[in-house]
This record gives sequence, structure tokens and C-alpha cells, in this order.
Amino acid sequence: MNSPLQTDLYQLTMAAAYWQAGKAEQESVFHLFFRRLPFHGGYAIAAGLEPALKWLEDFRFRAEELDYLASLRTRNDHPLFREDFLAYLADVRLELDIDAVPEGSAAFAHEPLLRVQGQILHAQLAETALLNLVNFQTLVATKAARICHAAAGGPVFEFGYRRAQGPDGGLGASRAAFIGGCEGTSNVLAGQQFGIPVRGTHAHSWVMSFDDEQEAFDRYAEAMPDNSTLLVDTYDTLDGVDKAIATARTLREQGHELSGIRLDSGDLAWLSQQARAKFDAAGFPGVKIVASNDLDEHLIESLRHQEAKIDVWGVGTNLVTAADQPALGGVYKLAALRRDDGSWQPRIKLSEQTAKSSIPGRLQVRRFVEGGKFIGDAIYDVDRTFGETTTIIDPADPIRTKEIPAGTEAVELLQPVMKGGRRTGPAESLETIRTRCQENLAALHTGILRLKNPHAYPAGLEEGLHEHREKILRELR
Ligand SMILES: Nc1ncnc2c1ncn2[C@@H]1O[C@H](COP(=O)(O)OP(=O)(O)OP(=O)(O)O)[C@@H](O)[C@H]1O
Ligand SMILES: O=P(O)(O)OC[C@H]1O[C@H](OP(=O)(O)OP(=O)(O)O)[C@H](O)[C@@H]1O
Ligand SMILES: O=C(O)c1cccnc1
Repeated sequence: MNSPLQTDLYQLTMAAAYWQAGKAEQESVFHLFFRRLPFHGGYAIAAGLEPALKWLEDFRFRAEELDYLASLRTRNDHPLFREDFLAYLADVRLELDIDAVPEGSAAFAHEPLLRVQGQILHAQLAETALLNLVNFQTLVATKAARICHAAAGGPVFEFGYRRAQGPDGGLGASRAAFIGGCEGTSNVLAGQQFGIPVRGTHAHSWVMSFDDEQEAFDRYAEAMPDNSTLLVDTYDTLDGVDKAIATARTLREQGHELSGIRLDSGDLAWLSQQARAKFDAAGFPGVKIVASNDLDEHLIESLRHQEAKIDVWGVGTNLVTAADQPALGGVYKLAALRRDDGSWQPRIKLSEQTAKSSIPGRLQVRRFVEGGKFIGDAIYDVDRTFGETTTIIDPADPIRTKEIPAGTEAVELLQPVMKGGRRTGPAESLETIRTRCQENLAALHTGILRLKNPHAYPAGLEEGLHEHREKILRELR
């Protein structure tokens, strides 16, 4: 269930202070972005927007939540929040305007995934939940895209729920993994909630519960004649394969075909080759070989190079926990405040490293396309004009620039998804989002998709914004 208390306490203490200082309604703009691509990769896949919009829509303080806030005391035992502030909170709805990168889109460092505009108190109360939802799902969707890229079209099933970061993390991970390209999940709740195809085999316990492996296979096939993928590695894998072939023969006599076998230990390359040869020789070329066991994109790539005969990949822990990088470092930064005359005043957070200083203004991203491929992204300020040709400057390394000629095809990445707290359209289906992800990946040059040392996609600041930011930084220093 969504709750406005899915936040950090400081958002609420700041809200109280904005309110008391008479600043609560100050019109503001925040951006949600990350500074570094995850997994040393070349791209990220934006995800988590839909649950974020749902959270924003559902936002309101109910009696029990206000009672809890009223119960909070300071160290010297005064109420933390004034009663009149809590009465004000009771009526707060988040009337925000949100422009966002559609889920499933390729995204790069420094680009706003979300632009949040509205009363500063509202924008602040949304920060933590937005970060939580977008950071995690973007991370897992990106991991899934990498894993599916390594599998090169061989279906990947997500088997992670048992080792996911809690029930909620597991559910969100299943959603994000599907966006990133997985074809199904073992997570039945994710199937029910999101319509993701549910898939699976059986566990070692099934085989272990019988005295005889052959009998275990036969009984499972009897119960699931059209959905039997037999786990063959409980004792001796190749012996298990022979028994699975015997089961396949019995099934065929009854008019059914064995779906597959699963390998879950040992040398997956060698065993899959041996198993494939055995099934082919026995007249079962259609039996699929599923592999699992601590797989990730690097192992899958290696197994493919070893010419493993694996048709389907079952990937759990490393996918849903994004094991090699457990968090995306997404941040939410104030970028502009509205002056009384209606104009926007840019705001910036200074940092020792220029690249870490925030980007001021109300930002949009223009993505340039040539021959169906993405060739560069320019982050620009919607309140500043810029010329015919576009120069993109890497904020981390201003010597790296890219010129985009006038007239190059372009799309605006951030799309309006919420106005005054109401959605501008219906929720997108997960299939639409997943298809967008496939299309976006196909529009990236292969060097960017590479798992290791990828080519750096030209994403950066439009020259005018870069200079404007440098000027503000110089003045502040
Ligand atoms: N041909 C291969 N090349 C590279 N890595 C492989 C290959 N075959 C298996 N692996 C990976 O090596 C790791 C260890 O495999 P191994 O079978 O020793 O695992 P295990 O978990 O110890 O086995 P068990 O499940 O029996 O305990 C796993 O991550 C597995 O995916
Ligand atoms: O390795 P992962 O990528 O996380 O993939 C899922 C793993 O979970 C299961 O093992 P588990 O030992 O939990 O149960 P089992 O008895 O079915 O093998 C399955 O057999 C896989 O090995
Ligand atoms: O169905 C499977 O094979 C499965 C499900 C969850 C985890 N590991 C494997």
C-alpha cells in the first residue's frame, strides 16, 4: 500500500519549515537524474515511472498517519510537528507537473529522468519515494537488458524472488526485469499484478522426494504432460539426461512432448553439449535446454563463446539484486525557483568537482537520430533558446564535444505525464514499455551495448547551457 510516510523524516521537517516560513507554495523545479551509468555499462534503461505516478496520485495523509506524526517528540519532549501544520498536511495533495523519460527508454548520466514542477513543499514530499522507485527499477531494468543482450535473443526467465531484497524489492525487480527484456518470471504475484508470463521447471526436492530419479521424472511428466522441464542434475547429470530421454519417450507414446531439461550445476557448456547430442540422437531435437546457477551477463557471454547448447537462461539472484552494483546513485536536485515576475531563477548545488555540481534551469533532453540510430543527447534549458547547430558538451570532461548539424532529426525525451497532480493519459502497458526498450536498444550503436569498456554515448549539456552553468559556478566560487 502506498503511504505518504514512505519518505525520509527530513522531507517532513523541511515541509513544516517551508510552511512556517511562508515558502510552501514557492513554485520550484527539481530533476531526478544519476551521475554515473551502472555496471560500468554504456547505457541505462529508465523504469519505475508508472509506480511513481501511482504513488503521487495516491498521496494523502490519512488519520493514522497524522496521528503517528502527532506522536513524534523532540529530544526535550516537545511535539515535533505543530498541530496546525498537521491540519495543513491533512489537505495536501501533490499537485505536481511531471515530465518524464518514458519507461523503457535508453537514458544516460546527468539527463533528468523526471522533471518535477510545482509547489516546493509538494516537490519535496515526493522526493524520497520517487528516488526509491525510479532508482531501483532503472537499475534492475538495466541489468536485465545487459543479461538479455548477452543471451542474444535466447529467452531469459527471471527466477529471483527467493533471493530478492524483500517482498517489495522482488516484485519491483520482476517488473523491471520484464521491461529490460526477460520473457517471463517465476514470480506468480508479478504474473497476476503485471500480466508478466509465468514460467518454471521443478526443484531438486521433487527428485529427492523419490527413491528413484526415473520415477520422479515420470510422475512429474504425468502431472504436467505439456509443461515438463526436468531438472537433471540432482545426482549424475548425464545419467539424469538419459532418464529424461526415457520420460520423453513415454510422453511421446501418450501424444505429448517433453518441454525441456534444466542444468543447475557443473560445467554448463560441456554438459549442455552432451545433453543436446543425446537428445538429438534420441530423436528429440525440440527438447529445450534450460541453464541456471548464479548466472549473470558475463557468464552467459562466456557460455555462448564456449558454444554451450543452452536455449533458455534462468537468472535469479544476480539479476534481481543487481549484485555487482546494488544501487543506482540517482539524485533529486532543486534546479529553479519561480520569481514573483514569473521568470525562473536557476539554482545550483556546488561541488568540488564541476561534474558533480548540479545543472541549473528547467531541463529537457533533445535526442538526435540519424538513420534510425541515436547519435547524441543534448540537455538544454527550456527557457533558453539555442542555435541551429547543437554542440553537446560532456559535463564530466568538457573537452569531449559533439557537433550535431542543423536539421538533424530529433525527439524531446521528457514527455508530460502529470499536470497538477493528474495523469495526462492512461498508464502504459508493460508490453508497450518492453517494446520501447527493445527499440531503444536497437537504436544504440553496438559499441554502446558492449558489456565491458563500452563506447561512451555522446550525452551532455547543450553548449549555451554549459556556458551559463560555468558562469554561475564562477560567480559562486
Ligand atoms: N562452462 C562454464 N564456464 C564458466 N562458468 C561456468 C561454466 N559452467 C558453470 N559455470 C559457473 O560456475 C559457477 C560454479 O559452478 P558449480 O557447478 O561449481 O557450482 P556450484 O554452485 O558449486 O554447484 P552446486 O550447485 O552443485 O553446488 C556457477 O556460477 C556456474 O554458472
Ligand atoms: O542461481 P540463481 O541465478 O539465483 O537462480 C535461481 C536458483 O535458485 C534455485 O536454486 P535453489 O538452490 O534455491 O533451489 P533448487 O533446489 O531448486 O536448486 C535454482 O535451482 C537456481 O539455482
Ligand atoms: O522454475 C524454476 O526452475 C526456478 C524457480 C525459481 C528459482 N529457481 C528455479
